[in-house]
Amino acid sequence: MPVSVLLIEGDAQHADAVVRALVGGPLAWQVEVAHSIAQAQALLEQPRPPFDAVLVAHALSDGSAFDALEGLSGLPAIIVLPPGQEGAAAHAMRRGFGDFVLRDAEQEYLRHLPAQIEDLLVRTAAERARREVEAELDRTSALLAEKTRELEVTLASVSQAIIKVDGQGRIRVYNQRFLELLDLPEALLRDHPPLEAVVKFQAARGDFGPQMALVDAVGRSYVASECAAPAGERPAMPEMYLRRTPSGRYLEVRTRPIEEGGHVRTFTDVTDYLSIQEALRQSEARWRSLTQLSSDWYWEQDAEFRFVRFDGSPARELGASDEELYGKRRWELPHAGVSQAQWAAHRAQLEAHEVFQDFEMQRMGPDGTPQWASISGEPIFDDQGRFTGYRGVARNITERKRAEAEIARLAFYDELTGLPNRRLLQDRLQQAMRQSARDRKHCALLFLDLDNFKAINDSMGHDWGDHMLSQVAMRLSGCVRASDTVARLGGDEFVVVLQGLDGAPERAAAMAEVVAHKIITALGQPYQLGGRTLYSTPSIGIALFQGQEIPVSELLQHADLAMYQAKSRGRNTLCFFDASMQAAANARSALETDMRAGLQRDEFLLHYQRVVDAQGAVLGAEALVRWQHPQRGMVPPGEFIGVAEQTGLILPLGQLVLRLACQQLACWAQDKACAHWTLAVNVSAQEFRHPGFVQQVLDALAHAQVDPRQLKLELTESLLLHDVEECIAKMQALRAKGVRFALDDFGTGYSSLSYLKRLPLDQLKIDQGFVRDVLTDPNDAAIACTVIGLGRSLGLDVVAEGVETAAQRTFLLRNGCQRFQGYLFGRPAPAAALRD
Ligand SMILES: Nc1nc2c(ncn2[C@@H]2O[C@@H]3COP(=O)(O)O[C@H]4[C@@H](O)[C@H](n5cnc6c(=O)[nH]c(N)nc65)O[C@@H]4COP(=O)(O)O[C@H]3[C@H]2O)c(=O)[nH]1
Repeated sequence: MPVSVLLIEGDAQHADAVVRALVGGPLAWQVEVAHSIAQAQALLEQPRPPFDAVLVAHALSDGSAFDALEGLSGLPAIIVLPPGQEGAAAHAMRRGFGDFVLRDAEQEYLRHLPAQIEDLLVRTAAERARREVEAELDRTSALLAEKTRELEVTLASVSQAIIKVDGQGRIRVYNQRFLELLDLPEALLRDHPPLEAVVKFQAARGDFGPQMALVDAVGRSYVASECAAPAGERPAMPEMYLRRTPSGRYLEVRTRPIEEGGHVRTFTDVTDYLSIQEALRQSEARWRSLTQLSSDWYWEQDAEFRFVRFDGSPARELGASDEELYGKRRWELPHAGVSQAQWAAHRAQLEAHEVFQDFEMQRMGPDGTPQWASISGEPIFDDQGRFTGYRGVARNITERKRAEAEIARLAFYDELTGLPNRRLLQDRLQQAMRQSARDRKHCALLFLDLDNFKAINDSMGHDWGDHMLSQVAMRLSGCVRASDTVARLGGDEFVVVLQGLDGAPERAAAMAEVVAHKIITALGQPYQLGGRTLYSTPSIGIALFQGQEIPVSELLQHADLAMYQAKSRGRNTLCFFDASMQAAANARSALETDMRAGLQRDEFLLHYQRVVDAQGAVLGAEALVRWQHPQRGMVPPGEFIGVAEQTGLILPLGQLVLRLACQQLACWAQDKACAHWTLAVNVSAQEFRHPGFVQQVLDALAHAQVDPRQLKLELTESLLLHDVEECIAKMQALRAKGVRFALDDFGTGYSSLSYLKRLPLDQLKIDQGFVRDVLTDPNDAAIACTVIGLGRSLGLDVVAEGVETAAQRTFLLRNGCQRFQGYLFGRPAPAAALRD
């Protein structure tokens, strides 16, 4: 490349001379001439390759060489000084000119000018290179200083203690934390001490404990060797070991060799981490022993709801091995007891990542029996809130389920027969009512009661009674469809609900009647109980219904009324409920209320009907209760005794009668003419069976101070049929005090002679039904005669009741009857009338 020179010279001649001197030389020079500073500036601003050097005259038309130098932008320049201006040369060098030449008169200096310019260029290049190196050096040192600062800041800010040990074993770098954590004096670290010196200092101070006890097994021999053995004989440096400081903190010491020799060692305070880890370990151990000891178990699922963990005893509880459980979803394991809808709801909860509580399902237990489990779970989310699965607990609730089922069974089913009880029946009736309203069909409620169950129960004992009820339940269930309901209300009362009968009431009634007859036939079959063959019959009341027009309680009442109607029609039959029954029931209910009030108001009194002997002499009387009703007048017992018996009012009424009768006897006792009269009092079954009956009679007698022998209690045959032994015991207890007994209505019942013999009776009464037709009906006459004969052979008095005519009296007298009672001798009337 040619050397390019800018010559700034106002003297054109001199300029030419310079150009010639340079261009004519052996080197390829290019010289541009500017005659003023302005021209030089213009040249410099032109787009062209830069000048290598500048030659500038000392003085120019528009300024000095120094002015020109201002605009030369650091180009190497030589100032051409006129002769005698050597003084200016020093000034020029100070102002930054690279060199100067002194013109001489002979222009001799031009010969040396090229070499001088080349020398300047070489010097300038060298200077530039030096400056660049210096600048690079400055940059590098600044960078290094910055990096060092950064490193120092970093080292100071980390929580770990760090040291760097060089190949000679000297500590070259350490941070403040190193001093703090190891509790070392800063002076110890000054002047890059050998690591060995620091370790020895620590050992002397007791930092590692006696026999390095504070250093773990991994680091113990190495740390010991750091204090004692020369570097070459030390065991391999462990990458990591733990040690405890005398103040009780744990340090994790990690050492990493570095390539150029030496190593970097870090000390991390892991005390908190270790204590958290220990707490975690203990908590985990507690959790494990809890889950092992408890029958509950813990489970976890992944985000796809597959089991990934079990703690506790699912295998023991469910009889499934881990392999069978892991990786499966809940619904993929064998299960039962959960409907499709329940599974769908459960899965929807899982998909929605919701917490769920007490999801109950069945699994097979180890012995193949179904086991109930109750499961609760909650979703798991990671730090970013992403769903990662579920965890929860499960519990074997089989025992609880069994207990619940048992409670439900006891609550809704009759324990003896397993049939629905009254509670469940009510529920079924509601359902039947709703269903019949929808399908417009009729249903029938059959209320049935066993006609002679009480007698069987009493005579055979309760266990056999229970057997019989179980058989009745089975027979009943066999008579109806599975969709019908058979329930036991208690005792010997059963209810059958027939559903889906015809829409037309007449046809529905006919269908119900068919089933009722089937039941009558089935229950009428003999029962084998305790080696005996027994018979029983039902009475059935039927109430048809459709929809929910009447409440369940009322419907049951209707069927109950019909059942009583069936009973009163002679038992072993059926009866449909109709409105008149309800009217009668209502009337009965009103009568009951009225009677209660009547008892309160002392409206009941006794009338007496005389009993006479063959000569017509009064032997005594029968007390017959009357109700002196404020509106209805004198009400006969036929109109209220039945209701009194059904409602239990017979008990207070009976006591009243006894009291009045005893008072009457006491009254007669005052009068010689009638002091010997006996008084017969009717006793109903309920009164007689009352546990306090014997005492009540004795109390009434004692209270009135009456001779018990003058009181005669009239019992009916049907009353004595139940629990014969107890009847006899009660009769004997009273008879022992003198009270006498008459058997009323004899001949109307089953008249079992075998027990008649055993009863402590005094008198038989021929029922007025036989007496009425004794002259016209040979059967009645035969019965009347038989009763008279029986009385005689048993040594009992016989009284003929309801004797209205003299012919009846004559017939009876002729056949041996000595006592009479009836309108022929006097109607029942107040006591005063008896004397007439
Ligand atoms: N046709 C007709 N009837 C006659 C004749 N002689 C008497 N009688 C009626 O026959 C009934 C006899 O009483 P019973 O058979 O014990 O039948 C009694 C008895 O079973 C019951 N009864 C009456 N008083 C009491 C009582 O204090 N306690 C209990 N438990 N029942 C009573 O009420 C029933 C009816 O009593 P009463 O209406 O007083 O009816 C009485 C009496 O008035 C007659 O010649 N012809």
